[in-house]
Order: sequence, then C-alpha cells, then structure tokens
Amino acid sequence: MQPLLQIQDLNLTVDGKPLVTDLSFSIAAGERLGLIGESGSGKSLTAMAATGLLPRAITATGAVTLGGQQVIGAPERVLNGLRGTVAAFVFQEPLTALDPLLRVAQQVAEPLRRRARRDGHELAGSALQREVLALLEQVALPQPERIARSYPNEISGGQRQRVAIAMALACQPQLLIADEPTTALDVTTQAEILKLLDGLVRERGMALLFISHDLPVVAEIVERVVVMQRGVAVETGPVREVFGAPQHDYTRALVVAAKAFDGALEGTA
Ligand SMILES: Nc1ncnc2c1ncn2[C@@H]1O[C@H](COP(=O)(O)OP(=O)(O)OP(=O)(O)O)[C@@H](O)[C@H]1O
Repeated sequence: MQPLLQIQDLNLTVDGKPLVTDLSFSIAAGERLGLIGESGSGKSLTAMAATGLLPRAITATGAVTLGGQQVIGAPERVLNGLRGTVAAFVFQEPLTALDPLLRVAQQVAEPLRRRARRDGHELAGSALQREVLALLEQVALPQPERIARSYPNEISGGQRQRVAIAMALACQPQLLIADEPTTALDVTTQAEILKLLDGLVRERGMALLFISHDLPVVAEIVERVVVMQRGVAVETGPVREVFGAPQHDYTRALVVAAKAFDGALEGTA
C-alpha cells in the first residue's frame, strides 16, 4: 500500500543555498513519526513542503506525495483539496491558527462546515453549534460554552492550543502535522497537551508528523524518528533503536543532553 506521505530526495534551496538536502522518508496511514533536530535544521520547511505551503522564495525539487497526490508543482486548487482533508496542521503558536477578531465558536464552526460540505451535506444552526461544543469537549476544554463565546485573547495559551487542535481535528485529517505544538507553553501545560494529542491521534488512528527539538517529548509520542541536522537526515529508525543506540554523533549528543537533564532533575528531587 502506498504511504500516506512519501518524501523522496527532497531538496530545498533559497537563492541556490541548500536548506534541506536529499531528504527521504515516508509515513504510513496511522503511523506516528517524529522529526527532530536543532533550530534551523529544516524541520518546519519539510512540513511545509509536504503540504505545498513553502514560501515563494524557496525552490523545491524531488518528489512529495500526499494522499497519493504529487505536491511539488501541483496547482493551488489541488493543494487546497489536500489541506484539511488529508493533512492538517497544529503550530507552535496557537494564535497562528486563530483569528483574534472572531469568537472561538465561529472559528471552530468553519472547518466543521467545510468538512460537512465535503461529505455532501450542509451543517448549520443548532446542529453546527452542538458539533462545535462536542469538539471543544473532545479536546478537554473546561466550560466549553464559555470558551465557545470567548475571543482568543480571553482564554489561556493552553486553552488556545486546545482550540487549535479542535480546529485541526474538525477536518478529520488522515495526517496531523504538529510543529512544536508544546514549545510555547509552560511545562505542566506542555505535558497536558502532549497527552491530549497522543490520546486523540491513537483513538482516531490518525497518522502523525511530530516536529520537535525536544528528545524526551518526541520519544513519548512517536514510533519512528528522523533526526535532522543542517538540512540533512543523519539518522532514522524506531525510537528505541535510535535513542537506545545512537549511531550518529549528533544523535548521541542529543541523547547525552537529555540524560544530563534527567539526571539534573533527579538531583533536585
Ligand atoms: N522564507 C525563507 N527564506 C529563506 N530562508 C528561510 C525561509 N524560511 C526558513 N529559512 C531558513 O531555512 C532553514 C530551515 O528553517 P526551518 O524553519 O525549517 O528550521 P526548523 O528546523 O524548523 O527550526 P526551528 O526549530 O527553529 O523552528 C533556516 O536556516 C531558516 O533560516
């Protein structure tokens, strides 16, 4: 069976300068893959290339297939059909996904309405309202009625990220792309959001592309990892193997740093 996302020999450049070089990996339906690497290693650009969202200045070569559709060079009409239906994003900063001038209910309603239309029926009025509240409950938001009436600046950062996750889920995508979804949050909220994402992805059998520079976070949520350094995949494989017996110096350094952090925490306990 063809993978849900297949990236083959992807090269990304800006003014001839390489940003991502000869990158290949794939994600099967229902599989959870982590893309890990230091800041600037090309993780976000790779996710953008996967969905045809690359900035204009960046040139892409190679093959990217999402849901059986070639992405590089595809017309916007085709790409719009893939976004939401096949893949949806959760970004680091929830305000990226949210319009500050619209109440939460209106924002969550939009992808729900679009999905209903895609499935051949109209969703409006009280039926739509019920679905909005049901979705807010699924992402474990307290007092969903109040949150639904609120503007983004009236709720907390963690609650905003839950709303952004609800909006991504509203489309019922086959692949969820989460780009550093917990980085902007405090440690307790990070853990809660991670647990929520983990549960939702498993429950729904969704595939996940999880981007992070944080090794322990990635190890908790994915089955397989691709380790990137300066635009190159230096190591790839099942989480346990890659982190248990890292082959590349960079991966080794990541593992040592994570263990040192754990050790420091134990020392303070
Ligand atoms: N629009 C752009 N024009 C030119 N260069 C860019 C553009 N966007 C990103 N880059 C460069 O491409 C490289 C990879 O960026 P990318 O955002 O993919 O890194 P990342 O691994 O996701 O980093 P972070 O963890 O900090 O988000 C960086 O050197 C960045 O400066």
